[in-house]
Order: sequence, then C-alpha cells, then structure tokens
Amino acid sequence: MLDYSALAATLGEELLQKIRSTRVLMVGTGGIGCELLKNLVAAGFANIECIDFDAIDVSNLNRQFLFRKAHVGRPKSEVARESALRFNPDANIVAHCGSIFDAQFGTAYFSSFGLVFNALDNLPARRHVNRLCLSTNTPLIESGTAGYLGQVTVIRKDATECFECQPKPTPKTYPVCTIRTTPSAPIHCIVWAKYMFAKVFGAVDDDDVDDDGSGSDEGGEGGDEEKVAMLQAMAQTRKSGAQLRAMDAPQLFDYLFSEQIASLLAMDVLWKTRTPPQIISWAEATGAGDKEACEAGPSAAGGLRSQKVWSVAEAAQAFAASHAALVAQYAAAGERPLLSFDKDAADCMRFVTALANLRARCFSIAPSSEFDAKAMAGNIIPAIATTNAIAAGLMVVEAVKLLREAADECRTSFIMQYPTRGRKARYLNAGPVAPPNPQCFVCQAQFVTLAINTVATPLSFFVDAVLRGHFALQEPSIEVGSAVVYESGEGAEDMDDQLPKMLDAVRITDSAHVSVTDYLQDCEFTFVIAHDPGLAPGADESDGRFRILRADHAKRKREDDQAGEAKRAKPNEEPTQS
Ligand SMILES: Nc1ncnc2c1ncn2[C@@H]1O[C@H](COP(=O)(O)OP(=O)(O)OP(=O)(O)O)[C@@H](O)[C@H]1O
Ligand SMILES: [Zn+2]
Repeated sequence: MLDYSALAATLGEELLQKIRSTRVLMVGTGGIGCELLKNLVAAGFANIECIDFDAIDVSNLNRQFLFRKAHVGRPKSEVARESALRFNPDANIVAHCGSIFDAQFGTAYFSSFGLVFNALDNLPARRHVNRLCLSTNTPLIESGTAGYLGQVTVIRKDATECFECQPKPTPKTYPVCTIRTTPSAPIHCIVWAKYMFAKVFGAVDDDDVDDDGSGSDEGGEGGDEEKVAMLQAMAQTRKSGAQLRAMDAPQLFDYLFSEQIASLLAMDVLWKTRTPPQIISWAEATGAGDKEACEAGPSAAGGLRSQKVWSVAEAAQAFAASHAALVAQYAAAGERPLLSFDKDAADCMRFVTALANLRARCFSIAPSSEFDAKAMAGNIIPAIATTNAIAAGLMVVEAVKLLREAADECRTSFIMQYPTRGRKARYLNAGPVAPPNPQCFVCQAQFVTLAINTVATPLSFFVDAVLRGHFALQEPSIEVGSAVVYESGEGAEDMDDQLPKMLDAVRITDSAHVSVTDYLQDCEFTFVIAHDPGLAPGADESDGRFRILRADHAKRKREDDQAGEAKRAKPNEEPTQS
C-alpha cells in the first residue's frame, strides 16, 4: 500500500488529489513504459490505462523490470499492470493488449483522459497519438531514447510544437546497386539478406534499398558504363518470389551463391577496381573439409553461441535448417502466408545471418556473428535501462507541472551522452518547449499546395503514397466540391473501383480544392492541386511523383486570397511599399 501521507507532504493535498483523480493513458509498456508505470503508481496516479500489442520476449528482461522470466510470452500490458499493482494495490489500472491504431482507441476514447504519455518505439504510432491528442485537445508527454540519448517533451495544442512540426530523419538507405551487385561492408550483406528473406517468404520490402540506386549517404556508384553493367546483372539474375519458393535449400543456395555470383563475375567492368567475388557451391560448402562442423550445426564452442562467427559449412547448415523451418511456417500460415522479418524470431534471424555471411564470404567481407547481425538487421542501438529510467522520471515531472497548472514551466529535456557547457558538466539539458511551426499541416496549416501530374497519376497512388505514405493518414476520405471521390475503412470497399482511375477522371484537376478527412484521427485538411506534367516518371518510383509546394494556415490563406482579389480588382494601382 502506498504511503499517501508522504506524497501529500511533498506535493500538497490538493495536487495529490488531482494526481489521484486524473485519468491518464500510457501507450507502450516496453523499456520506457515499464519505468513510467512504476513511477506513475509511486507518484500517486491511480487512474491509469495502458496499451501495448506485444508479448514479453526474453530480450526485454534486461531492462523492462516489471517483467520476469516466468512472464515470457504473456502480454506486456497485462503483466505490467499486475506488477505495478504490487506497488499500490489501490490503483485502478486497465491494461489493453492491442494496437493504438485499433478503432476502439479513437477520439472518444482519447477524450476521456486528462493526460497521455507516449512510451513508443516507432514513428507511425507516435504520429497517430499526436494527432488524436491534438484533435481531442489532450496534453501529450512524448518520450524517446536511443542508447545513452533521450528526449522528453510536452505537446499542447496551439501552445507548443506538435510531434510532426519538424520533419523527422528518415532511416538510412543504401543504393540498390551496392546491395545487389557490389557490397563492400557487412551491413550491405545484411540488407541484401533481409531483402531476400522478404522476397522468398514475405511481401518484398524495399525500404532499406533505394530503387534508383542513387540517393544515399554513401554517394553514387561508379560511372555510366558501370551502372549499366550493374543494372544488366540485376535484371539477369532476377527471379520472382514464387520461383525462389519452388526451390529446395540446395537449389536456392546454388542460385544465390553460384549462379548469381557467376553472372556478376561476367560483368568485367565491375571488377576493374574491385576484388571479384568468389562462387560458393552447395556441394563445396557441405561436402569438403568442414564436414563435421556442418553436420553438427553452429556450435557453442568457445563462447556464447550467438557471438560465434560461423564457418562456411556452419552457415550452410544454418541456412538449410532455417530455410526448412520457414518453409513450414509459410505453408502453415494459411491463405495469406506472408512472413515478416522479425529480429526476435529465431529462424528468421538465422536465415538472414546465414545468407548475409555466405554473401560476405563471396565478396571477401568480414562475416558477422548472429549477435552482430541482429543488431544490424534490427537497426538496433542497444537500449540502456538508465536512459529509459531518466526519461520516465522526467515524464512524471512534466505531468505534475501540467496538473498544477504550470504549463509554462514545461520543458523539453535532452538526455546526453557527453557533458555540455564546458567544465560545468551537464548530462541533462532542458529548454523551453518550442512554439508550433506555422507550416505544420498537422497542427497548424489546413491548406497544402500539392504539385502532381493529374493526368498520369492514378488515385491509388494519391491514396497510398501521398495520403497514407507521406501524410501518415490511416483511413482517408476524399471529397472534391460536394462529391465524395473516395472513402476507406470498413464498409467502403465499393469505393476501391475508383482507385485505378487517373486523378483528372475523379475531378482532382489543376486548381481543384480537395478535402481530405481522416475520421480515425479526426484530422482534416485541403489540398490545392497544381497539375505538373513533369512529375510522372517510372511506375515503380514514388519519389519525384509529387511535391509539396507550400502549407498554409486557413487564416493566412484567406488573407492572401483576399489580397489577390483586391489586386485583380484594381490592376492599375501602383504597388505600395511595405
Ligand atoms: N501501435 C502500437 N500500439 C501499441 N503498442 C505499441 C505500438 N507500437 C509499439 N508499441 C509498443 O511500444 C513499446 C516500445 O518499447 P521499447 O522501445 O522498449 O520496445 P521493445 O519492443 O520492448 O524493445 P526492442 O524493440 O528493443 O526489442 C513496445 O512494447 C511495443 O510493443
Ligand atoms: Zn505541428
């Protein structure tokens, strides 16, 4: 039972009552979430709902201290609730095992809370919560950590920056030519292996690979002659997912590490300044020399199994075993048997590590242990329990400021790895919360001027790449004038007939005002369309098919429009000085 008298002495009776009675929602009960729930309960919060869709994994136990070994496999939110209740059995904690995107957690649900805490690990979910908090005018305390770095801030509608006011850095991508033809670092082999996994067992996911082979932090590849050779090599060695699935393990192995490598070797121009790759055949990998190791499979000899670097034979063995397991999972998965990459799924990670290592051997790149491969494949910066604890502590500090109606005192805090400010070491730096960005279409601007080719772009692209992809909408509906052009979500399937039509065929033409609403996020804005015939390259590319020209606040746009009209009304007027 919690000692409320100590809390009352520290916080004051009135504030404590407010803390106890305010309904708060926390999204995510992982690294930050576990610390936060413990803190909330210890600080006297007694009306808490928490949401997480995940189950506890062994890998969570080193830092998510509400979970124990016996809890592995159980829903995180439920176990977090049970453990937190032991701190204060009086608290009323409701745990939901579900995704924050579920329709039941819509605006009505958000409106029932006085405060929301984000303890999430991904941008789409953070954006979604940001929008729901803005549309319901609920203060949001947002947090994030990456290794020793962390940040906590407070988001209040119209008073502060929202989560989407500043663009977020997009994950690093690699040129497709490097990945598919001339890898030179372990990460290139890992990205390729994940790509192959997606191709064989899942929906191909080109996220980490730039399909035009140009945009990357690593610079473009070689000259034109080289690029042509690379593209030829890629085209020659391309097989469909179905063709790859029809192969057994030895066939797939030979296709990937003999046939594909042989066609790359034939492109002399690629190897003028690079070491040419070497072919590895299934027979050679499993037959000669290392046979014993191969039969035994990857061994634990000399250290932790996951930290051992496999021999070629061990990698071949791991490849065959994980391939068999994945084939079985694929077959058992029913009608839509797509598997998605999960760094915590043993067979998945094994398959990717084996593929990456075999490819690394072909290209004389240092192989990686399963542990290192997991860090690269999962894009993982090791989570630090202490950073999470600091972030969760700061979140409660900010919450208390809001509840004692001292929102002006709220701060954005940065947790840093190295001290700043010269000799005065500061591992924590706090500053005022930034005001809203007037250009932000989520919290400020209601008019977005969009350049797009209206005669050569189908509505499906507008819905998928622009609305869902760029603007992160979940269930967009589109109206032009008073006509409903498209609706999504349950019961609106008949609208799918519209998707193949070109934009101009559904009244999305030059200068059209297109109203887009997402009822799930209670988010609404208008696109002002600017037809641009130059924006319609190849069908596969999404970049370069649209451009955001400007974003405007409703009031400012009205003023601009009025000024424009006034100007047109008096064309001879001398320009005034401003
Ligand atoms: N859409 C969502 N709805 C509900 N919970 C979510 C959603 N997206 C992410 N989460 C949860 O947010 C939590 C984030 O915690 P954390 O960053 O510690 O991740 P983790 O999955 O526990 O750890 P790791 O990714 O390092 O294995 C996770 O428990 C995750 O399940
Ligand atoms: Zn904003």
